[in-house]
Amino acid sequence: MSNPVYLALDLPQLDAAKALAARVKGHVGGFKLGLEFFCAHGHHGVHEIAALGLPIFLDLKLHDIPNTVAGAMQAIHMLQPAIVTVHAAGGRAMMEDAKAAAGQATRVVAVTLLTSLDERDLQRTGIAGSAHDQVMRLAELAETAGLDGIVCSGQEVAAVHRQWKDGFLVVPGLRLADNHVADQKRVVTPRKARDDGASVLVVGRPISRAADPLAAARAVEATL
Ligand SMILES: O=c1ccn([C@@H]2O[C@H](COP(=O)(O)O)[C@@H](O)[C@H]2O)c(=O)[nH]1
Repeated sequence: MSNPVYLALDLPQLDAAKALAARVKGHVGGFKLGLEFFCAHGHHGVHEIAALGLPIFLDLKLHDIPNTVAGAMQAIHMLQPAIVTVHAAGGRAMMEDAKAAAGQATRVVAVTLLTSLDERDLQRTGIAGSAHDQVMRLAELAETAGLDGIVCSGQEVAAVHRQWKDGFLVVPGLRLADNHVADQKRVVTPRKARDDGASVLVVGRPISRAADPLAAARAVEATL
C-alpha cells in the first residue's frame, strides 16, 4: 500500500522547500503545494518539486465564478497535478466546470469546512448548525457535481466515508499527541484519520517545523 501522507510544503523559500522535500521523500507519498508556495514560486516552483518524482497536490482552493475557475484549471493542466482543490461553497456549477476542465489524471476535490474553523466560526459566517452537518451537506453537493472527493477534518471523515464509499477523502489538521496545535481547531491523529477512511493525510508543520523533519516524517509513518 502506498504512503498516504502528503507533506505540506508551506515554506517561503524555494531552496528550503526543495531541501526539505528531498530529505523526507522516502517517508511521504507526495507533496502538497498550497497558496503560499504557488504565489511565491508559481509554475517554476511546481516543476522543481515535481522533479523529485512524487505526486503533486496543488491545494489552490479555487473559489470564483465557474468560468474563472475553469480557466484556472486549464492554466494548471500542464503541471499534471495528481490532486487539485476547489471550495465546495463555490457551488455545483463551479465544481462541474472545474472537473470538466481538469485533466483525466487529476483528482478534483472540494474543501468543505476548513479545519481551522469550529462551530462558533461557522455561526459567525451566518450558517447555523453543526460543523458535521455542514461537511455532510457540502460532501453531498460535491458528489452530485461529479467531483472525485472532498477535504474535511478527521472528525467527519468516518461519516463521509459511510455516505460516499468510493469518495477520495483528504484530511488535513493532523497532529501526533505531543504536537502543538497552532491554528487548527478540528484535529485528530494521522492514524485515526486513516482508520476512519481517509485516502490522503496532509501533514505540514509537525514535519516541516520539527527540529528533525526526517525523524518526524518517520514518526508519522510509523503510526500508520
Ligand atoms: O481544511 C483545510 C484545508 C487545507 N489545509 C491545508 O493543510 C495544511 C495543514 O498544515 P499543518 O501545518 O499540518 O497544519 C496547510 O497547508 C493548509 O493550508 C488545512 O489545514 N485545512
